[in-house]
Amino acid sequence: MTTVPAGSAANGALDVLADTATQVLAVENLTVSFDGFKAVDDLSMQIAEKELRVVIGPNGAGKTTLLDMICGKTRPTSGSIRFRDIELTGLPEFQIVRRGVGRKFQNPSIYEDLTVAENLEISIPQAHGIWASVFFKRTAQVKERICSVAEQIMLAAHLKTKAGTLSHGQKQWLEIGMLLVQEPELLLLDEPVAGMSPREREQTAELLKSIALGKSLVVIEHDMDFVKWIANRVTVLHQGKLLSEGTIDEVQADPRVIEVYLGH
Ligand SMILES: Nc1ncnc2c1ncn2[C@@H]1O[C@H](COP(=O)(O)OP(=O)(O)OP(=O)(O)O)[C@@H](O)[C@H]1O
Repeated sequence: MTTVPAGSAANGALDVLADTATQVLAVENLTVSFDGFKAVDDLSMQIAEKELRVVIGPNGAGKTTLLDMICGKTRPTSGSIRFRDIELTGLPEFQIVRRGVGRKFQNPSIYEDLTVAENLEISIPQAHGIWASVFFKRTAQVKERICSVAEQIMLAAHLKTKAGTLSHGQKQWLEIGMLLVQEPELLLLDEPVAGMSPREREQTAELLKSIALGKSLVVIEHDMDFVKWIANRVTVLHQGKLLSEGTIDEVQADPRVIEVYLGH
């Protein structure tokens, strides 16, 4: 049993978990049933400010369904998801986004015919809507935000490049940038390095760590080397339930995790 109590682990992000004032997200007894099948089953977990949490687990463990419930795409059957002091269950997706939760899905959903700068610009909340986009003034502030995010996502040299011509990895970064311009407090990322080259994986690890200097992240990932690079703390799901939680070393040494990954 390696589910360590908050405050006892080596990582600094864990120490603050004991303090609810620094908790960004509190999932309590979360369950969702699809025709009687519990894809997520009585799950509780907390995410601290500036924590980079990785969620792992075998196929079908409920990882994507968990993110779907946090961002409002799927309604839980029971349980609670509190973001700061707001109950998210029951809120529509757009309101959850407005409150500061950004979600990136596995496949990039960028506008391939627009440039990198335009993709970032239309993602800024004031620029929403067709007329707003047409008449939207590129204020100095907006330009500054686009440039600083482009710098962070390593696309500063590609602001005028059509998004469709970017590499797969660059498209993934652009989509992360499209979330960052909305200034979310919590980012949910589903397999952000799938299909990336080793170099792009390294760069993405640095990007996620730089984002975690100011925001919290929950990342679903299968690549254990990548998990080791980035994770403050790892949550292992199995058949919808919490199997183990702790540092990467702790969960890798957990006999239940070893059994699930290697025992079948
Ligand atoms: N809308 C739905 N209706 C019925 N079953 C669903 C639905 N969404 C998910 N499931 C089932 O719930 C289980 C968990 O799925 P989920 O996609 O969350 O797993 P995962 O851990 O993300 O898996 P993977 O690593 O393969 O992406 C699976 O058995 C899946 O078939």
